Amino acid sequence: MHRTRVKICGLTRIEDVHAAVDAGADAIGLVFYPPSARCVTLERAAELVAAVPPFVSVVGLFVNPAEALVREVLAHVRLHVLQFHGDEHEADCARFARPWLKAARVRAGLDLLEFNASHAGATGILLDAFVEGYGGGGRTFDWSLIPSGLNRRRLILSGGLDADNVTEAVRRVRPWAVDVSSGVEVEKGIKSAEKISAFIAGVRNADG
Ligand SMILES: O=C(O)c1ccccc1N[C@@H]1O[C@H](COP(=O)(O)O)[C@@H](O)[C@H]1O
Repeated sequence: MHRTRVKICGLTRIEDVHAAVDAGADAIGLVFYPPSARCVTLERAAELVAAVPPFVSVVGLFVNPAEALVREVLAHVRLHVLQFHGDEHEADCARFARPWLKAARVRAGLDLLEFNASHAGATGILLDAFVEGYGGGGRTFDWSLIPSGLNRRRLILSGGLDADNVTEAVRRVRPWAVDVSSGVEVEKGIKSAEKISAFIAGVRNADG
């Protein structure tokens, strides 16, 4: 039985870090994209990371960042993995000596096999719905656009997932992991412990 990994993204409060790890999250995500309402300062990020226990990964999310921004964050915040959610090329993502994920903003016409091949150095490809403003919009996409030839061990499904749809999503797509932000929130950047628990229960339901 495959245990689908779970990342809870866009945390801004210590109590939400506790809620995510207590519910069984494998990873938490911190947003370093200033236009996002979920963006955290370096100081807040370091406080949140200090609340993360062993064997839970911390992922830093960036959108078309200047190299200096990523280096500054890495100098202050213990990130295990980088997530690039903009229009970055492989070389932009690969220069920080950290495992990295590349988000594909999925819509009809995007060749996901070609996208995957052009980011071969990524640890994983994260599929999100195409939205204006790059992501975190709580919008699903048509999961039938995911080609069967895409290696499921590299696949992280996101985009509008919540406790109501994640069981069906995992059953249909069989990704390695799922990632959620809006679907476990009461407002942007403010998570709900109940929604996080219900979300992870929904994932486990699909795992069987
Ligand atoms: O969370 C954000 O504010 C954000 C900003 C810019 C790019 C991506 C962002 N979040 C990521 O978007 C996907 C989908 O999120 P949602 O569950 O639909 O809200 C997820 O990977 C977030 O980490």
